[in-house]
Amino acid sequence: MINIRKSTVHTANTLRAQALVNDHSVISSAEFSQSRKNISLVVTSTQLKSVNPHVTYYRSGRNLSEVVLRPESGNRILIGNELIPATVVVVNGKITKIHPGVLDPISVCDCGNVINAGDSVVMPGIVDSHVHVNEPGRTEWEGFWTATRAAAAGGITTLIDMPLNSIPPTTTVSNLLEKHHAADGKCHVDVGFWGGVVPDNVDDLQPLVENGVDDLQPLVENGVVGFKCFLIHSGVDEFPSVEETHVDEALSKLKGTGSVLAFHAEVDCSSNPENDANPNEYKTFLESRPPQMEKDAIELVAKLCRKHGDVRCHIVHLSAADAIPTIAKLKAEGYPLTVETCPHYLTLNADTISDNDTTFKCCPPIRNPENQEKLWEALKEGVIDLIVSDHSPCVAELKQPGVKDFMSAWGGISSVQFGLPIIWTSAKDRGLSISDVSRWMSRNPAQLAGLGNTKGQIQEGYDADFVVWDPEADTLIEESSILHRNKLTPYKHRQLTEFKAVW
Ligand SMILES: NC(=O)NC(NC(N)=O)C(=O)[O-]
Ligand SMILES: [Zn+2]
Ligand SMILES: [Zn+2]
Repeated sequence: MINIRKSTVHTANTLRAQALVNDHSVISSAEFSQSRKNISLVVTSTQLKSVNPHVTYYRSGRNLSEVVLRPESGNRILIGNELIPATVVVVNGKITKIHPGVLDPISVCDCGNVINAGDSVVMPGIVDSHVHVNEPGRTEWEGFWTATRAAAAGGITTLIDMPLNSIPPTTTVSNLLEKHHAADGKCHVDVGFWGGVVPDNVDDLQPLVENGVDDLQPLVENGVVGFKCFLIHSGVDEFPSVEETHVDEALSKLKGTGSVLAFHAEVDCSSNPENDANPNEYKTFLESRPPQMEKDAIELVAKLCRKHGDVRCHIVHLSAADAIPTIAKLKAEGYPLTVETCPHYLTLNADTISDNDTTFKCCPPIRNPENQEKLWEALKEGVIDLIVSDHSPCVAELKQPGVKDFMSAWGGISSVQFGLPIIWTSAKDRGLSISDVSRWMSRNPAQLAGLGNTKGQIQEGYDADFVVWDPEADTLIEESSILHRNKLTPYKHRQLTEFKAVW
């Protein structure tokens, strides 16, 4: 994980800064440098801790005791909204002091480790609050070891694991305990957990928020960051969708807990394809998931949000721009609603998806360029608050192009490692700033997850989670650089043809 441009200065320190889990170096510098090309350094803190009384963390162990980040030149540490020259002092995983200007490290602390960021940008580590790590139960789809390694390679220092596709789903405290056991010792970055709302677990919600139930081991010392529910079939039978009554009950239970309920916002509107529609064409799938499904679902969320007033609600992976006016109105009325979208909705184009290429299938679907422009406008205006991956991998046979058609293939895009370079490529072409990208990918996801006072910014007292990267360098995503388990991603193809990510 060495900045190719300045590959010498901090080699020694960088090697020491590698992700360590239980004192075993888990990623060789060669692997990182090969896979990370121009993202030069991810530094996360050392100790297990509950940064928020209700949040569970697995922190990658690091032997860094004191580190000073000092750019040799250039004004490129993101403090607040500004890229400025600064010297950042880190002690035991916390940012203890930010000195304006580039100072001699000796003058700021008697530490041994100085990491020179060179002329790279130093940004708060990315917080990806929408990742499906399907362990336990479907670890062959994706596990903590591979997902968090890919995340670290993409500048992510905190990910929040979704409550489904693992078996069991995270819908009870004992299932959360199983998640903890599965994650323990395998996390290269910090990991938190979403709980799930399903029809029969309303009595599990408060225990999942607070501290579990008395008879459980102290291991479940904390709870989930929030909850996810589906208003349509989730793709896996063991995580059933909910009706309005279930959501009503759940929101009542969550009142006053400070938690948040996130919605997969699509409802069925019987838009089944014509009998003679070709399932191997993307168009067939796209027409089966019209924007109306999202719009109707978000109208329902708005109704429930108004009824329950102060319980935070969140729309995950918005694709249909048609729903933006409903969202804007609800936010203007002051309701605590947040909205995310994903790199694939912002950068991939329905009109160019080839027949059979089911790596592009996800729910809701990738739509056309006109819709995409409206999503970018909504991001700029703050109607959409954050960008997260919705990394939803599976084994290759469930995506098999040709054999698996769009109607039967698994729905989910794998991209956890590539969000930052992909978004930066488009954002910079639109005249947007690194500060905008950091707000969308670090600060706001941290706030959604209840971590806004310790993560998502470079600020004194915050966790020392950084991504140091080179926004002017060019690179391509190649098969060999993909670290998530099944190496399927739509970006590989797009990379080699029209879609050249510059990061
Ligand atoms: N079970 C899933 O992983 N579903 C996910 N699948 C997508 N997005 O296609 C999701 O987030 O809805
Ligand atoms: Zn979803
Ligand atoms: Zn998802």
